[in-house]
Amino acid sequence: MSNLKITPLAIPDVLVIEPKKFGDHRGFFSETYNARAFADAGIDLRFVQDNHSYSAEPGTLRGLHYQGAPHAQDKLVRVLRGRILDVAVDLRRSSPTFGKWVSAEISAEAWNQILVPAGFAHAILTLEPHTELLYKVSNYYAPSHDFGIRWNDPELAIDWPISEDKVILSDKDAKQPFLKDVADLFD
Ligand SMILES: Cc1cn([C@H]2C[C@H](O)[C@@H](COP(=O)(O)OP(=O)(O)O[C@H]3O[C@@H](C)C(=O)[C@@H](O)[C@H]3O)O2)c(=O)[nH]c1=O
Repeated sequence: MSNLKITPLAIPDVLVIEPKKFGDHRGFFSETYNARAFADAGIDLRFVQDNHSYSAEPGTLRGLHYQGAPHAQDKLVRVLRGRILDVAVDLRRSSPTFGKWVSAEISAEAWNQILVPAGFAHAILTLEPHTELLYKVSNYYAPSHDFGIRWNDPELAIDWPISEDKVILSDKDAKQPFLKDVADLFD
């Protein structure tokens, strides 16, 4: 029996993945990533970099981010501490869901992960203080191809559970362009 429970979201390329967690009197054990189990489940990716980020305050929003081709990244995101709303936006022009978004709550407590494939922009909003993410990516960081879209682009109309005056952003993310002005999308 597989140790992975996989649930596609409304855009079915975006997956929520729950690895099995074995609890005992000491604590727990979990295989949070197993290349063979993922491949058996149809997720045949090669991850090359692990990223760890910490956000002190709830309401911290990182995104929307993506790396352009040929450096596009699949991202397998999990939460070590705290809770996030994770959002993925389809940037594949030929996709029937181009410009549409999906979201899922990912948390240390739920022990779930989200797979955001290449071709999507990605953002996270922290819902608790001291939230830490660990995520695997399938391509190396390429600053020359590190692109973004404004988190509150009205064309995307993402239903963020936070008001604009409360959100905590990087200087870069506060000034990201709108989707209509972005040239480097995907086919
Ligand atoms: C993403 C990245 C950043 N950095 C550096 C650049 C910068 O000085 C510092 C912080 O970078 P950022 O402000 O871009 O970090 P952050 O806003 O956390 O960016 C991340 O957001 C989430 C939503 C994603 O999906 C990730 O792919 C990534 O884009 O870290 C690396 O050295 N390697 C990397 O892979």
